[in-house]
Amino acid sequence: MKYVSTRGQAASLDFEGVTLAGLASDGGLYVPEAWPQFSHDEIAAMVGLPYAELAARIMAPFVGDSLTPERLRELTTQAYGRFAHAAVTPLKQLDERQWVLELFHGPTLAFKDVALQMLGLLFEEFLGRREDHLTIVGATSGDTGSAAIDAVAGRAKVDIFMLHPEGRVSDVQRRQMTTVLAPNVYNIAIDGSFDDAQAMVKRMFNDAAMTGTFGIAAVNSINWARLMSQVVYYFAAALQLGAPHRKVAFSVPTGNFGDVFAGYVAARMGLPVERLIVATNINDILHRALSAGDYSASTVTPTAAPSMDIQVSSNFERLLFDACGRDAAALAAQMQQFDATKALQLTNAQREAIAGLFSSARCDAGQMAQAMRWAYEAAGEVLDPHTAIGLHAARTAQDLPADVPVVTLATAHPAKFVDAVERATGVRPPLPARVGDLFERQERCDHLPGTYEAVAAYVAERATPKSGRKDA
Ligand SMILES: Cc1ncc(COP(=O)(O)O)c(C=O)c1O
Ligand SMILES: N[C@@H](CCOP(=O)(O)O)C(=O)O
Repeated sequence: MKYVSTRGQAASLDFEGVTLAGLASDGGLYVPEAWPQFSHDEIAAMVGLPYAELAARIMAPFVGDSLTPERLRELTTQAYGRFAHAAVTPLKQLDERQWVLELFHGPTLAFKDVALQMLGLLFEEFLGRREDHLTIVGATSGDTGSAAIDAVAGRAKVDIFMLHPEGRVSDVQRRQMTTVLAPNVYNIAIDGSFDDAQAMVKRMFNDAAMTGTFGIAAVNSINWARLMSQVVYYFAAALQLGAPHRKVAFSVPTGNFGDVFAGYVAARMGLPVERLIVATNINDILHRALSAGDYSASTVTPTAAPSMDIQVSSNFERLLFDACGRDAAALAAQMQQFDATKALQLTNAQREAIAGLFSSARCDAGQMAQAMRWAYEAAGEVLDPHTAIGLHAARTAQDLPADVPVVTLATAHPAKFVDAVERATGVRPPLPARVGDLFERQERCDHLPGTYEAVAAYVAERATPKSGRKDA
C-alpha cells in the first residue's frame, strides 16, 4: 500500500514511512493511493470476531508489507488488551432506534486510546528497526494529549512535547497529562486556542531547521495510522447491528474531523453506511461547511465540550481531496487560500460529492444539556457533553429511513467532564479506578506564550536529535 499527499508534491510513502512522517512535507495529509475494498461476503465473515482479530483484518490492507499478518495480530492483541471492557468498544441501546458506541474504556477514558494504544506500539516496532530517535510534537484540546502520553511515556527513542491551550481543558484532562512525570514527557500550556497549538505543530513539520535535526512525528489525527485504527469500531458496531445486510447511520461529535473521516473510510471500504452525521458545538465551522459550503474559521468560543472547541479541522482536507476527484493541484490551491485567509468556499462538485453521505447539525449548550437529561431519564445512561452533542444530532436527524439504527459515538467518559454532567443531570459520575489517585499526584507543566518561536526554541533545547546523540 502506497500513501500520497493531498497536495501532490510530497514523496509517496509506505505504511511504515507514513506512520513515522505525520504531516507530508508539502503541508498536505497522507491518504492511501486507493481505498481498499471488502466484498459483501468478506464483511459477512467478520461477524462475531473478537475486537483484536477484527482490527487486524481491517488494518491489514493499509499496513501492506510493513508488518506480517502474525505481527499485526500480536500488536492489535496487545493494544486492545489494556481496555477495561471485554468488547473493547461496547454498544448500548438507548431506545428502539438510538444506540451509543462506548469508546472510552481505554486507559485515559476517551476514544483516542483506541488509536493511540496502537500507534504507540507501531512507533516502537518501526523504531526498533532503525537508529532514529523520534520527537513527537502534538496539540491537544484535552484528550489526544493524555492518550498519546500514556501510549509513549517511558518508551525508548521517543520524546513527546504536548501543547494544550492554558485553562481550556478540564481538570481531569489536564491532570491526566501533567501528572505523568516520565523524563521523555513535556507538557506545555500555551496562551491561545487549540487551533493556535495545532498551527504551531503543523509549522514545525515545515521548518527545515527543526526537521533537519529532529525526527518530528505526529500523534494527532494528521497521522494516517491514527485514522486507520478508528475505522475498526465502525465495522464493529455495524456488524452487531446487521451489517452487511443492513445499513447503519452514525452520529459523530466532531472537531478535527478525524473520527468521522474514519467512518467515511469504512464506507469507502464497503461497509453499508446510510449516513454520517457531523455534530458540532457552537464552534460550527463544519456545520456551516457541510450545510452551506462555507468553510470559514472564526474565533473559538470556549464551551462545556472543550475537546471540540476547534475551528480549523485538519482532516476536512482529506475529504475535500476525494470530493474534488483527487485533483491535488486544485486542492493545494484551495488549502493555500484557506491557510492565508482562514476561509474557503466549497465548489458545487465538492458539495454534491459530500452530500451523498454526510449531513450535519450544530448543538448549543441548552440542547446538549437536554440530550444528557434525555439519555439519563430514558435509558439511565450518563453521557459526557461531547457524546450528548452527537446524540442531539442523532435524534434530530431528518429523512433517515425508519429501519436504520443510529449509532452515536460516545467519545469520552462522563467523569472527564464531571461539572458539566452534574449541572445537566444532577449526577456526579466517579472516576473509574483505573485512573488511580489522579488528584493526589504532583503536576509538571511549563507555560509558554502562544508563539511558534517560543515553542520551537523550547523543543530544540530539550529534544534528542534524530541521530539519537544529544551532542550531534
Ligand atoms: C471527547 C471528544 N469528542 C469528540 C472529539 C472530536 O473528534 P475529532 O477531532 O476526531 O473530530 C474530540 C477531539 O478530537 C474529543 O476529545
Ligand atoms: N479533540 C482533540 C483535538 C486533537 O484532535 P486529533 O484527533 O487530531 O488529535 C483532543 O482531544 O486533543
